[in-house]
Amino acid sequence: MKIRTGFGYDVHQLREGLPFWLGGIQVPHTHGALGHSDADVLIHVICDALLGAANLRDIGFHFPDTDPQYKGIDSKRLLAEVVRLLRERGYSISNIDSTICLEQPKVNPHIPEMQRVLAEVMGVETDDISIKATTTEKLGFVGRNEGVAAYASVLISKS
Ligand SMILES: Nc1ccn([C@@H]2O[C@H](COP(=O)(O)O)[C@@H](O)[C@H]2O)c(=O)n1
Ligand SMILES: C[C@@]1(CO)OP(=O)(O)OP(=O)(O)OC[C@H]1O
Repeated sequence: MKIRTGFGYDVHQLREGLPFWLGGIQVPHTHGALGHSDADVLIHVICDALLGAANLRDIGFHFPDTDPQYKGIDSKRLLAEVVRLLRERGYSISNIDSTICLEQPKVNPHIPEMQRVLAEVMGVETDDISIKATTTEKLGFVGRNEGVAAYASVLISKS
C-alpha cells in the first residue's frame, strides 16, 4: 500500500457585492471572493492538496487563469476533474482536513452543507471531509476583511 500526503494553501480578495462561493455553496454575505473562477478558496486548496499528494503540479497548472474557458467556472467542476486525474492513476482519497481563515461571516452553520456537497462531488463520505474555520483575531488581511485564506491537507493511497 502506497500512502501519500498533500497540502494546499490559497488566498482570494473579498469584494463588496460579489457572490461568496465557499466549499461548493453560496454563503450569504455582503462580500464575495474575487478570482478568475468562482474563487471558491476552500475547493482550490483541496484541489491543490490532492494534486500535490499525487505530484501532479497545482490548480493553476491544470486550469490556467489566462484561459477564458475557466472564467467564472464553478470550482466544483475543477474538483471533479482533479479527483478524476487521481482515480485514473489508481489513487483513492482517505481523508481531507481543512481550515478556512475568515473574519466574517461565521461559517460554522454552513459546514454540514459544504461537507455534503463536496462529498458528493468527490465520491467520498461526508465523514472523510473535515472543515474548520478561524478568524485571525482582526489581524492582517483576513482580520481587516480584505481577504479569505484556506489550508487543506489530504491523505491518498493506492495498493
Ligand atoms: N469565519 C469564521 C471564523 C470562526 N468560526 C468559528 O468560531 C470559532 C472561534 O473563532 P476564533 O477565530 O476566535 O478561534 C472557531 O473555532 C470556529 O468554530 C466560524 O464559524 N467562522
Ligand atoms: C482556479 C483558477 C482557474 O482559472 O482561477 P482563480 O479563481 O483565479 O483561482 P486561483 O486559486 O488564484 O488560481 C487558479 C486558477 O487557475
